[in-house]
Amino acid sequence: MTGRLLLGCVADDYTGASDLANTLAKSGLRTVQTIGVDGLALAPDDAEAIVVALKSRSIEPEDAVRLSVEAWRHLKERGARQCYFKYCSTFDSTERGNIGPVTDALMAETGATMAVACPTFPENGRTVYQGHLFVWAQPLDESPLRDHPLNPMRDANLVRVLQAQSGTRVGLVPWQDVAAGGQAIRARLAALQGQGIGAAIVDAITLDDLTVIGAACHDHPLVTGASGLAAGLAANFIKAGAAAGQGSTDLPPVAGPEVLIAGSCSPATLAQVERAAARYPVIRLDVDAVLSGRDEVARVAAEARGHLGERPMLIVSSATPDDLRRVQETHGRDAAGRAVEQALAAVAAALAGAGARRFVVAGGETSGAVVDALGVQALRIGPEIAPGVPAMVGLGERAFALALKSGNFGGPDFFADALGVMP
Ligand SMILES: Nc1ncnc2c1ncn2[C@@H]1O[C@H](COP(=O)(O)OP(=O)(O)OP(=O)(O)O)[C@@H](O)[C@H]1O
Ligand SMILES: O=C(O)[C@@H](O)C(=O)CO
Repeated sequence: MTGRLLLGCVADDYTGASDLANTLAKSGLRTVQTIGVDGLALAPDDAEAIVVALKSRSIEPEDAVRLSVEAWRHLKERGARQCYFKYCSTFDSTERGNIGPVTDALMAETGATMAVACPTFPENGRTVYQGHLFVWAQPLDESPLRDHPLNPMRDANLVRVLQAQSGTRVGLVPWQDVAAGGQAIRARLAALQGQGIGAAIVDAITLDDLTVIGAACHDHPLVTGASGLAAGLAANFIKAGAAAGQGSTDLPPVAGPEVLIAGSCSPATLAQVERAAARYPVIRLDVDAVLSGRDEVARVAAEARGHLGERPMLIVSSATPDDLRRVQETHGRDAAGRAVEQALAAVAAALAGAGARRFVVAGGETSGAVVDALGVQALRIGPEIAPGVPAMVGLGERAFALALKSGNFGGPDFFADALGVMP
């Protein structure tokens, strides 16, 4: 089938997908986010960009490759002209991947001979200089990402990080080339290719840098990065007349009780939870109870039901780094994380069953679990709540209003901000 599809995107988590969809919609492309490939059936024929959200960031590399290639094949079949692989602006990876293995596989699928990799997201303080990723003023390995619950990032040198997980040789396009403009970037990429290098971390500090890099990649079958670089690709399509630049971020209104959920343990979310606790009732998931098999879901859902429809309530599992360490040492990092996500998701499903229709969720993995439990398959993209976070409404039978926030995103009043912007 061929439609209006220009950019086919594969994202390695759900909030990252929303972040990318937000950028593309703001940049003027008619954009839809689907949850896996099953949601593609709900994407309208006139979509110019589709972002397929996977949960492939911290799974086994073989599974991440299989899911990503499958997603891209579906997008290509719908007519996508260019492939975008979206990962985290803090380059979240496990020791074996999955940014490298998925990039290698998508290169083979798309026939790309050079994969540009650029996680820069200036509005959220992520910049890359001489291949080193900074989170605001801190190198990645000195930032809070050092203690991420699932993907602790202990090296800021992205050439080294990507090389350790890639079959392709990895090089660098330094900022001096980016500052010199598109021709210099293309010349450096050609020179790297001449040395047998197939993937390149590209430095970028500002939105202007990203625009220049995006323009230089207009004919690349595959581009990889966080959401920032994709704006340049949208601009290419609009400039070439392939897209009209008339995407809309209007959403239909969704009435119904509101539920706020925080499963992220990032400093930004911890501060947002503290601020929200002054406005909304807070219900804390007892993580030890969840992990010892007690029916914590029923307890939390019952308490939350008492507020449903009267006022939003905040359901929280988030813990400080010390508490998190204790739980993880006792129960194992992955097992604890999955159990907590599933418990929060089960509470969300129970509340949806009781009538809740508007959900704000903090944390990528947590959002993934909640969206799956709600049965949402595709999302229409609305106005921006904070950089990287749009308001959204589910397409299909149950039109939930949703805001899915990456752990570190949003201002101190994010939960109230989200409820104010959601339709
Ligand atoms: N108290 C807790 N003890 C152990 N694990 C927890 C606890 N609270 C949350 N978690 C787990 O920590 C992980 C947080 O990941 P999540 O992706 O939701 O947030 P994040 O990493 O901050 O966000 P992002 O990936 O968008 O940056 C989840 O697996 C969640 O279940
Ligand atoms: O790029 C980002 O930082 C986010 O979209 C994300 O993926 C965080 O999990």
